[in-house]
Amino acid sequence: MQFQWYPGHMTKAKRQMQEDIKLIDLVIELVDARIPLASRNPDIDELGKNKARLILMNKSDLSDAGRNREWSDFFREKGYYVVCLDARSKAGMKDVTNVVMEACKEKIERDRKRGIKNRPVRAMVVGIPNVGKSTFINSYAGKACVKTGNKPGVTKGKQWIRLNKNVELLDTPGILWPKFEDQRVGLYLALIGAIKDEILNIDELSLELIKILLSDYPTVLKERYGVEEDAEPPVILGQIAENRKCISKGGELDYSKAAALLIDEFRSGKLGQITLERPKIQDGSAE
Ligand SMILES: Nc1nc2c(ncn2[C@@H]2O[C@H](COP(=O)(O)OP(=O)(O)OP(=O)(O)O)[C@@H](O)[C@H]2O)c(=O)[nH]1
Repeated sequence: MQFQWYPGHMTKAKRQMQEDIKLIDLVIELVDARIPLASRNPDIDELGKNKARLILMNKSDLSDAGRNREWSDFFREKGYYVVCLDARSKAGMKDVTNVVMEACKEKIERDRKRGIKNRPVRAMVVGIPNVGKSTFINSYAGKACVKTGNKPGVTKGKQWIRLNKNVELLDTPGILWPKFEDQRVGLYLALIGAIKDEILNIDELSLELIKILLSDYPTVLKERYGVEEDAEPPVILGQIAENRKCISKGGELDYSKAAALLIDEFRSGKLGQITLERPKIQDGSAE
């Protein structure tokens, strides 16, 4: 499957982020817990070097709890702080506060040794489109937080949200572009809905999803749609069309309708909590 990509405006976004990152101490990076590696751009490691790093595995209401643990260990081993999160329901938000404070302690201690007092730790949120950056900022900062005005000099043109006496958050998130190192990454991003559906072949995408489910979550399709679990993916798609009455005007089975239904039900969590990527297979390529 081929994916088209138009990185034109990304150069501008990256330049902006390079500027913003100079102002902060802590990078709060959101990834999608269903595809923790494919939903990050490893360039952030270079951009955010010498900064404290927190990875939030967001949308963990949709991902597999067992794999969340595996991925958390994977990232922690690499030196990141990690929290699993559902930014919409605010589950995990308390952990974020605790971890941010932990990261702050290190910074405050460093400042103290250098004789700098009362300088708040500054953080910014980064992540690929649609990963939940705005939802997170709204949930985390809440309405109670005071937005500080533009400050001359260092923070010119920037709005900071004061979270507490020690922490300020840049109110605009940095947008990272996903990195299409291989077609698999494109496939995963397409499956979670991070790429516009208009440029995708939904039929092909659904067959790829069926393959992944048959291999990693073998009972899911049978339980939801009553299909045969040992059939080939196109046959299974036909059975979904049949069982869900996806029929074209001419009275034939409508495979595209069934494909769209399957993808939609996967994205909205109706198939259960599913993680598409596995840390063991990916290990090594995450460097
Ligand atoms: N299920 C679920 N949905 C979430 C979660 N967090 C955000 N969403 C949804 O994901 C969609 C995208 O969220 P946004 O906060 O707009 O994402 P963003 O990263 O700011 O997106 P861009 O503005 O495109 O960069 C919205 O429909 C949110 O409601 C979560 O933890 N779980």
